[in-house]
Amino acid sequence: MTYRLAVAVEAPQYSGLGGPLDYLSELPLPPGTLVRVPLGRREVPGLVWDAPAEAAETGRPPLSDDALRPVAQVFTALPPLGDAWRDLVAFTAAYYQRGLGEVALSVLPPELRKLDDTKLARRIARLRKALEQGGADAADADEDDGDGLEPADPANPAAAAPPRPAGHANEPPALTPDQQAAVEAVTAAASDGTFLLHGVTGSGKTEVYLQAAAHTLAAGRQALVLVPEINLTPQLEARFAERFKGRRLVSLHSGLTPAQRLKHWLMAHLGLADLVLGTRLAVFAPLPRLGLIVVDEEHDPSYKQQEGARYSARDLAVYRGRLERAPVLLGSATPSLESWHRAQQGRYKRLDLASRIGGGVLPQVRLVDMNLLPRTHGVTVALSPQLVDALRERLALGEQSLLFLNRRGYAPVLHCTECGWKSGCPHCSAWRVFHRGDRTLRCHHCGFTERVPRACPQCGNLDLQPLGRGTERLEEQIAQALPAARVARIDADTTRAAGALQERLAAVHAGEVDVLVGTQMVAKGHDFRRITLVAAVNPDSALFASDFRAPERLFALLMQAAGRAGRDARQAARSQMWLQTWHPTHPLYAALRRHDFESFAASQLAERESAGLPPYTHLALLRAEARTPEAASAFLDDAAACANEFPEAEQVLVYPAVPPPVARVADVERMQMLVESPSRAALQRLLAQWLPKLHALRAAHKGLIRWAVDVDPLGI
Ligand SMILES: Nc1ncnc2c1ncn2[C@@H]1O[C@H](COP(=O)(O)OP(=O)(O)OP(=O)(O)O)[C@@H](O)[C@H]1O
Ligand SMILES: [Zn+2]
Repeated sequence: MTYRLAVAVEAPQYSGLGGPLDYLSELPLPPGTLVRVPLGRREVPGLVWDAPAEAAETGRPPLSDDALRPVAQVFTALPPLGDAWRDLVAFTAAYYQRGLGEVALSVLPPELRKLDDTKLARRIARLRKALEQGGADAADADEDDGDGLEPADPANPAAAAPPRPAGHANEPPALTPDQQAAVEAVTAAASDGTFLLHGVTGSGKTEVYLQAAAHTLAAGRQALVLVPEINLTPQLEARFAERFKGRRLVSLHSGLTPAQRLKHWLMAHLGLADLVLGTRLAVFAPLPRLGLIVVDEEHDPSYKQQEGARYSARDLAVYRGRLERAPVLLGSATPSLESWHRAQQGRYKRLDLASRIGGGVLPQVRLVDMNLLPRTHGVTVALSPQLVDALRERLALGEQSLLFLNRRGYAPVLHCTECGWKSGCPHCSAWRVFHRGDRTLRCHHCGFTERVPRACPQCGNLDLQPLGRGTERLEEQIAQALPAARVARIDADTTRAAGALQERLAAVHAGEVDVLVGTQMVAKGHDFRRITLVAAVNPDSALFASDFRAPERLFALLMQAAGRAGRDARQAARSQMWLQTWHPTHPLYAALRRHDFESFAASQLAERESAGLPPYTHLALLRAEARTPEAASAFLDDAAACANEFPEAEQVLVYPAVPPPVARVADVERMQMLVESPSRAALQRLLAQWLPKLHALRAAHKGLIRWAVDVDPLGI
C-alpha cells in the first residue's frame, strides 16, 4: 500500500514553497516524523505534517501520484514531534510570515542533519543508558560517536555564581508573603494563564521561579525557563542545579557545542529532562510534559530574533502556554509596555513584589549636572570630580563600584585636529571605533578593521585624537584617577575567549575587583553582593534617539543597573546609583529617582496612545536592501502601491519609505517602510495576501538584493 504525505521541507522564503509538499510513503508515517525527502536534485530534511492519506483517497491531487516522489529516509528512532509543537511552529510561520518548513527545520538542533536513523538510534540508546547509570553528567562525558569528541563544558557554571551562605545550599528560604502569594497564584490547581510578576530588583523573583518550578516538577511535569542572555545562563543554571539536585536540568542556547545541543534537546523531547533553561531558541524545545513557562526579564529586547523568522520568544511563550494549558510567568522589574498594558486590561494577572529581600532599600539615585562642570580646552571631563570622590570613598571602605557605559572600544571616533577628518567606515554610514589595545579602527557594523593610521589620511597631520569615550578609555581613566584600585572591564572585547567572562565575574564575586567597568553585559541580572555604587557615565544619548522605544529601554536598563547595587540588605542603605547627565530635569530621570516604574509607564503609555503607537497599534516593518537607496525605495514604493489595493488597506496605514538610522552597511543601502494598523487581525490578513505578491514584484526590481518583513518590530 502507498500513502500520501504532506511534508514540511526547508525551502527558502518566498521561493513559492511556503506550505508542505506531497510525497509518497510505503508506511503510514504519523505527523511529526522526521524524514529526508528529495527536492529538485537535492535531498533535504523534512517533517511529516498532515496525517497520511492512502494515495487513492486523498482529496487534494494537484499532482498525480506518478509525479510524486517517495520519501527517501525515515527517522524511526526519533519519536514524532507532537501536535502542540507543530501548532506552535505553524503559528510562528503564519504570524511572522515565513515558510512552514523553514521555521520547523530551523528550530531543530543542526546536528540532527548529520545523523542517519541508525546513528540517531545509537545516540538515543547511549543517552538513556548513561542517564540510568549516572545522571545527566555522566551522559555529558559520554559522547564519542566517532564524529569528534565533545569537550567538557568550558565554564563551570558554579564558578560564576555568587557564594551562598553555607548550610543553606539546598534549603529553599521561607517565602515572603508577596512571594508566597505569587507562587500560589501560579501553581493554583486550575491555573493556566499568563502572570506578570512585577518585582523591583532584588525582590526575589528568581526565588518565585524556583518554587513555582518545584511545584511543576513535583507534579511530574516539565518546566521551561527562558533568560534573555546567554551570559546569564550559567549563574541561573547554577542556582537551579543547586536547588534541584537529583533532577535533570538541561540548558539550550547557541553557546553549546552541536553535540551538547542535540543531547539536551533530545533529553527535553524524550521527556528525560525535568527542566529546560535557555535563551529564546529554547521556546521551541519539544516538551511532552510541559507544566510551566517562565520568561525572566520579559522586557528584554534579546527575546526578539533579528533574522530569518523574526519571532518574539516572549510572545510565543504566551501563545505556547495557552496552547498547552501551562501557566506562563513573565518576570521583570520594568515590564515591557506591551505586557504592562495587557495586565492593565486584565489579560495578564499581575503579581507584585514590592520590596527588596531583607528590607533593603533601593539605591539612592544621584544626578550629576554635567553643565556645571568646568571645561578644559572646551571639553568637559569624562568623570565628574564628585563621582571620583565617591569611588575613592568606596575603595577606602573595601566596597565595590560598577561603572556602566554602553559603548565598547576606546573612543567612538578618531579625528584629525587639523583638517577635521574623522574615522568613517568606507563601507557603512557609521564611524569606525578606535580600539587602543590593538591600535585598530574597527567598524562595529561590518567588521572592517584597519591599523590606526600614523598620520591623517587626508592632510598628513600627526595629531589624531579620540573623540568621546568607550569602556576601554573609561577603564584607563579610572586607573589614572584611582591608582590603588583593582579595575576590571567586562564587555564584548574582553570576554571573547571561552571562559573569560565567567572568570571575570568570579573575580568580582570573590572580591578581587574594586571597580568594574562594563557595557550592558554587567548591568543586567547579576546577583553581585558587594557593590554599593553604580554609575551610568553617559546615559543621555538614548534620551533623544529616534526610536519610540528608546526611553522605555533606557529606563529599564538604568533600573537594572541600579539594581546591581546594595543587593546585600546590610549595605543597601548606603548604596547609590549615580547618573552623569546634561539633562538633569528630564522626566525620565525624575521617575528613576523615585524608582517609579508605574508613573513612568503611565506617561509613556499616554504618549503612545496619543501618537498611535504600540501597544495601541500594531506594526510591521518592510525592509529592502539594494546597491543604491533609489533601488531600495523604488521596490518599497511599488510594494506600497500593491498593498493599497487590498480591501484591508482601509484599516492599514502604509508609511513612506525612509532610511534606518544606519542606512548603509557593508556597501548595501537599506530602506524601510512602516505598516501600521489598529487591528492586529487586519494587519495579519493584509500581510498574508501582500507578501506573496512581493515575490513576483521583486523580479521587476533588478537592483534589489533582498527584502524581508519584521512583524512587531522592536527597533524602527
Ligand atoms: N524569601 C527569601 N528569603 C531569603 N532570601 C531570599 C528570599 N528570596 C530571595 N532571597 C535572596 O535574595 C537575593 C535576591 O533575590 P533574587 O535574585 O531572586 O531577586 P530578583 O528579583 O530575581 O533580582 P533581579 O531582578 O535584581 O535579578 C538572592 O540572593 C536570593 O537568594
Ligand atoms: Zn563598516
